[in-house]
Amino acid sequence: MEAMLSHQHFPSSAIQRRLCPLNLHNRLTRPSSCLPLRAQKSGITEGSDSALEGKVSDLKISEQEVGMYQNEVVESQGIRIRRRPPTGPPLHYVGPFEFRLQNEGNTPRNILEEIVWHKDKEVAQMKERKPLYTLKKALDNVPPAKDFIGALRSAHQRTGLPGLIAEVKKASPSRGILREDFNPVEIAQAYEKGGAACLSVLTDDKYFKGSYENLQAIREAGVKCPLLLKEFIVEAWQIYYGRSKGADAVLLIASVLPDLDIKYMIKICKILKMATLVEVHDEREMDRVLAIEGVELIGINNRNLETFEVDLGITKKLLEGERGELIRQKDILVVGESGLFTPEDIAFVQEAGVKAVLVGESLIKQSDPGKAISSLFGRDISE
Ligand SMILES: O=C(O)c1ccccc1NCC(=O)[C@H](O)[C@H](O)COP(=O)(O)O
Repeated sequence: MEAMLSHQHFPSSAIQRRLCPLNLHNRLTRPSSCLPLRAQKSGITEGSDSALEGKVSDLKISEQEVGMYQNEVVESQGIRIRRRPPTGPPLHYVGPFEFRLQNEGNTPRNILEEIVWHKDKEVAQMKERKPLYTLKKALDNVPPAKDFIGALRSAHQRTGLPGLIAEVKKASPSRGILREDFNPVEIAQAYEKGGAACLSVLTDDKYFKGSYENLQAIREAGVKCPLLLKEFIVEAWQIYYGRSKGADAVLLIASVLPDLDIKYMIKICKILKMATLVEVHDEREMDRVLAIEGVELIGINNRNLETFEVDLGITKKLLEGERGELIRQKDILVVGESGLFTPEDIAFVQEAGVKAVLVGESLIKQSDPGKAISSLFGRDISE
């Protein structure tokens, strides 16, 4: 069934809260109202690229998603993270009285939800300052994206060990400040010298003390490794912004983004020649992501981002049996993420089937993060 909703069908306040699964409206100069879903499906939007129109035209809004509120779609896909706070605490009725319980329903349930809600507001402000059309112009002057997946594959072939994505991160919600004397460019150069195939650069300021300036500075310092934009992506605008600062790849978190957003963002990245690292943490997320066309790189995060619990067994569990088989058939490259501290840890996730690893804490905390790579892998992987 074709989605045939239009503004006339809903009062405008309802439309604003109705699902905009693709966040396509974010590509418009028009403020936050949703487009009719028919327009979203056909990709016919003001000011959109013709290339992008062609690519998004085959995105399908499932019948059951039409007319759902954003948090409802998220829930229907088993996603626990709500993208926005529900509008106001629920109303309670007692006899003739009506009252609202403060802090019920509209406080984040965990750190990831808190980050996502904050991101939503932050991006809205950033977009005001730099609308999409100015970003697109800026992209004309940015060198082409480097081959992130190619770099991981060739490092794996060269060393016989998982290709390393070394993370430039000053702090995290679970570990606090990881490194006081934090010079992102020096750290990036040390990682490159130590044999990292790619780098992951945290750009979130509030929770990770990172920045887009760090990303840009690393790129402009002549570091050759491809760079991952390590952000909490909630809107396509962030992908364009990251590209304008020199990112070659972007992280998409399956516990935050519904399938349609992931599909749409992958297509945008393909147009921008960027790679997407789609991150999962459980079987349900893995199955959702394996069903999405165009996924080439999957990250298995051993850290539960809601509870911070780390378990390397997650990587093993998600690569066993039919899932592992499908991943091999599709030639998807898998990255083992978080909690890797020793050569035994690297061997464990490699044995499980990963061909790349993403490592932050165990490298960044060492006085020489480049040399720390040899200790982590049990040998020098720089040549
Ligand atoms: O690490 C956190 O505290 C965290 C909290 C909320 C969302 C994301 C978070 N971390 C992102 C990551 O998973 C890691 O930065 C990355 O995988 C590297 O992990 P590690 O080697 O354990 O530093």
